[in-house]
Amino acid sequence: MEWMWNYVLWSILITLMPLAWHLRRKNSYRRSKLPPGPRGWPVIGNIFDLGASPHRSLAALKQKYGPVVWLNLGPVKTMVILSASAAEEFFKNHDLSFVDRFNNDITRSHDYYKSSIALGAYSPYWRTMRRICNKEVFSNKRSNETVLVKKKCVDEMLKWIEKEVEESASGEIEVIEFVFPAIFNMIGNLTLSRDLMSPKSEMASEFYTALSGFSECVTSPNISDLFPWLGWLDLQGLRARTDRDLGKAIKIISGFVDDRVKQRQHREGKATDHKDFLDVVLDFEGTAKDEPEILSHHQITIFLLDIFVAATDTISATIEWAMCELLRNPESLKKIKAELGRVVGANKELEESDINNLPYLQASVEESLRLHASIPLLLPRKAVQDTTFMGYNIPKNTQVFVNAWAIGRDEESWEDALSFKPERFLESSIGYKGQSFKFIPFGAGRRICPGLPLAHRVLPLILGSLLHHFDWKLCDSVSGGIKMDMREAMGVSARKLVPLRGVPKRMDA
Ligand code: HEM
Repeated sequence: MEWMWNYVLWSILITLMPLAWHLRRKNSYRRSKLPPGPRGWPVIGNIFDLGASPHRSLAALKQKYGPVVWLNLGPVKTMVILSASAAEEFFKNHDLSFVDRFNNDITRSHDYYKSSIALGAYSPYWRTMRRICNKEVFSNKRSNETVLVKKKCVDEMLKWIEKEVEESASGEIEVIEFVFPAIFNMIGNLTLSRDLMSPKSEMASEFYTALSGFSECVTSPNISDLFPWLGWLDLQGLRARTDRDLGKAIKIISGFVDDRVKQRQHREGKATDHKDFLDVVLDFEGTAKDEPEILSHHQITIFLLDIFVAATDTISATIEWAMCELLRNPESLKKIKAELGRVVGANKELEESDINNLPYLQASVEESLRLHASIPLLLPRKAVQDTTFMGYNIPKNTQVFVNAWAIGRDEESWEDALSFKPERFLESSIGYKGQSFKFIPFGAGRRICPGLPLAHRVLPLILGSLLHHFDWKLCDSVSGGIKMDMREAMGVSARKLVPLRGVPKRMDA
């Protein structure tokens, strides 16, 4: 009998030894070297260190703790990158180790994150969607085919502004009130071949309301993320609101998808001369090996929602900041207007094909993005595995913020960093396409913004059209000596807290 007990004992020991070794290793990895950071409170950790504008509060930590900072946000381990050289190390040498997205309670509503490009894990499905984006949706060919659609939306915006100025006594307008619906319609036309809103009257359209409700919840601090075991109580009601608003947005887009499927059945395979983003994803046929055979109705719906959420706020916020900087910097404004006059001509409208010949306009867009990255902390990444980064041991599942806003304003990278000087981009090879790590408003690495080629064309088109069609002045209240409020309101993107008001006057009036 004794031999049998020995046998059992040894078997247990041999089985448990690797497990004990693994656990010990795991724990020592956890305890081992983390980046420096402020001491937090018990349980809630560093939540209060974020403040109302996390990109600003986190930027301020660099002076004391250096370019890589560690925080505990409740139970969420968080690393923050604050310099160009740390960002370069992150994107060049560790992109794959941090390639997943960090999701919260809200993004799990309606299983959004499972079909979302922006929030989904690095998976064969995500790679398929990125391939479709790069090759089909945002290709040069598609951009060239959609020149007229984009121009139509810009022309409408100019007309709305003219009408508003005619009808108002002061001649003042709130810039974003006209730019936002124009972009919303542009995305509506590119994705679904339809207008979805006009300023004032339909600003509160059902789809817009549902989508902005979802966007608001996604970016609100949520007790359910801090204390997941309280999630079922939904103490702030955010999950219930998201279930309702996102559900409504899904229903509306899903109805558009159904309509299109029916239209296509009527056409019986006959091609149309115009393909929008919805056609592209409906046409998709995969190999079923490392990609799906077709995309499901839900996946297509979430893809379209992703595009609306990612594109509309970012582009409109960027235009508003650029207008704001140019109106505060009359010398730069004068140079753009002179360039537009020279290249486009006095009585002609700006065309997309003019953009390559307008370097100062492009440099002004770049300078504006440098100072006002519309997604200041990029979209949070997540460590896929335990990783050694710049000598620190970063545990699996750590959330990572890359502070593109702080990096764009860092005196170590930029001379006279806080001044608006488009000239700095004129003779420089620095660009926002993910190779210059001191300038990453669109991110970098595998998860760089796929909409960059569209934004690259649309931003100068809208900004240049506003400036070429009208002469702009700041409202008396601002130009009369009151300093312009440059604080941000945090949402999907960081837009101006106090909306920019200006006085446009038609150039030929
Ligand atoms: C001013 C305009 C824009 C800015 C500043 C911007 C910025 C960004 C940033 C910073 C990210 C995260 C990148 C990262 O994590 O490294 C991102 C991701 C994304 N953007 Fe944009 N974006 C803009 C316009 C657009 C447009 C026009 C579209 C589509 C029509 C778009 C679609 C997306 C999507 C789908 C993602 C998620 C990518 C992924 O996780 O794989 N964006 N964008």
